[in-house]
Amino acid sequence: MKIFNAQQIRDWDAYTIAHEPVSSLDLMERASQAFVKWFCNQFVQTRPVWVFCGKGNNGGDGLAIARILSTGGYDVQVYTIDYPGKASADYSANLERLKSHITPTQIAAITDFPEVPEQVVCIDALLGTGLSRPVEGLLSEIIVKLNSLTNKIVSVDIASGLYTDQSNAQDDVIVKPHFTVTFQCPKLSFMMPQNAHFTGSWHVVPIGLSEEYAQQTPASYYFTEKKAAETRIQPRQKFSHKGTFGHALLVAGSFGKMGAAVLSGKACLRSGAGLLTMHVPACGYEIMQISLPEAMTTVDKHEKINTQLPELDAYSAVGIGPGIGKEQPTVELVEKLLDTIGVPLLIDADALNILSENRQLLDKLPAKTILTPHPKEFQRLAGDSSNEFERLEAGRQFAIRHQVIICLKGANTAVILSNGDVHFNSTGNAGMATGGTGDVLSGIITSLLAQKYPAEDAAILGVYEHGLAGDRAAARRGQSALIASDVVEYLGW
Ligand SMILES: NC(=O)C1=CN([C@@H]2O[C@H](COP(=O)(O)OP(=O)(O)OC[C@H]3O[C@@H](n4cnc5c(N)ncnc54)[C@H](OP(=O)(O)O)[C@@H]3O)[C@@H](O)[C@H]2O)[C@@H](O)CC1
Ligand SMILES: Nc1ncnc2c1ncn2[C@@H]1O[C@H](COP(=O)(O)OP(=O)(O)O)[C@@H](O)[C@H]1O
Ligand SMILES: [K+]
Repeated sequence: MKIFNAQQIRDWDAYTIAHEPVSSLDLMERASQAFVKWFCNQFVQTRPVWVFCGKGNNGGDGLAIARILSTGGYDVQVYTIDYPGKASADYSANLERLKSHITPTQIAAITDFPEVPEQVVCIDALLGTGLSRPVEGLLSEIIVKLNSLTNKIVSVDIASGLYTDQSNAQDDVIVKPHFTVTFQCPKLSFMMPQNAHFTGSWHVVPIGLSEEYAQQTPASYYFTEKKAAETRIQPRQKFSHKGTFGHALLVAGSFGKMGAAVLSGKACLRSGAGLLTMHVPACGYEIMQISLPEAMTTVDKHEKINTQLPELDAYSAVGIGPGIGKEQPTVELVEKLLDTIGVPLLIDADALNILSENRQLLDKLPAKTILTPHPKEFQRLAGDSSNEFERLEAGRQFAIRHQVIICLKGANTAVILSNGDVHFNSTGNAGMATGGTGDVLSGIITSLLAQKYPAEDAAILGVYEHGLAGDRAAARRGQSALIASDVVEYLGW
């Protein structure tokens, strides 16, 4: 699914109005009905509903939502806010329509703000994607009041005060909803960890905006849901054999960190590679043979760390990093690998830190190499950013400059392609914030590369399946009990 920016959303709206054709008032009605459908599934009819409306189209939605809920049997009150600025035409039309159902109460000063009983669900329809400047004055006082309540708050389209596609300043006043019900596509700002408090649990509801516009309009940001991930899966053919699915090499582990090698090796095997060889330090030989009977093992001459690059001819993809440490001989191994490799490559963990500390190596990265940094590793690679929009932009610039693919890990991992396009992942949960889950991801992606998946597909699909396995594991065991081995166990496609 494409993630459009605020201007594109306005254009999408206008395109739909012109081409369907549909009046903008009817489109607002459709959006409001879609919101109400979600709302009625979430909150029973006995919950009183108070709707707080601004004067733009977001406020217009609020008025229509109030009318539809009231017609549907909910006890609804409407508060309109008296602040400078002109009301939109569709707001005014909906205000007229509302009057035969509900008499709105105007808030002209913060002292007019009502006492809100505990049971009331508040709907935030103050400002939407038309936000053009920080919220001030009475509107900001209203938002502060709303945020001080313990009531459930549901934002219409986007929390009032939150920008759609740029960073807010730290002291901006923004609604902190429990839920956001957003129209047609997720918004870029929902992907940023800095905005977690300003989205709550967010849900996309379709409002029938033009399919044609969505298809023909280029976007830089995407949200990878089930369908987008699964269309990348290459089905296994009946007469295939293990040679069909490639031979992966994982260079991993060091003394005390052989677990990282085991986890990534297991994940690699569970992700469909035909054959797997683990290259590990001598101390890891028995560990590998016992833990991973399906894998072959080559041992380094060094007891505790990897120092020797195995002959690469036999392999269809290489993954390096989990648990390898940053000793000088390992740095030399990484350099030699970059100098000689002719097959797809994944770089993770300490191998990324080696790149950060030996920056001349960055110029040797083969095109379409996949890098899987967590935010700290990314910061070492690309430097500081003052907010997460800047960090994402730094990721895009890095990916374009070095022609690599970056999986910037976290909730909604951002897979940044070498053309700068970003695919945010939809799966995964906070149970995965535990040691070793990143090693599992490296194994999965290396496996897909070995099977000759295009690097873009390997990254996007690998990240999706990793998160999905984490979600299955969390559903069975709960998030706190989840460990990285569970993610491997619940891989399944
Ligand atoms: N396309 C869709 O998917 C559909 C969208 N729909 C709905 O429309 C919403 C977008 O509507 P919208 O453009 O009218 O924006 P919204 O935020 O309500 O108000 C903008 C007004 O507020 C003003 N303003 C801006 N910042 C301000 C501030 N800090 N403090 C005070 N005022 C401020 C701004 O003024 P200006 O910048 O022009 O000076 C302008 O007058 C969208 O979120 C969704 O709910 C559906 O109805 C149908 C389908
Ligand atoms: N809150 C979260 N929601 C979803 N996924 C998460 C969350 N926290 C971590 N993850 C995922 O878990 C993995 C952690 O990787 P990493 O930090 O490299 O762990 P390690 O180095 O211990 O293996 C990443 O794939 C990341 O996307
Ligand atoms: K809103």
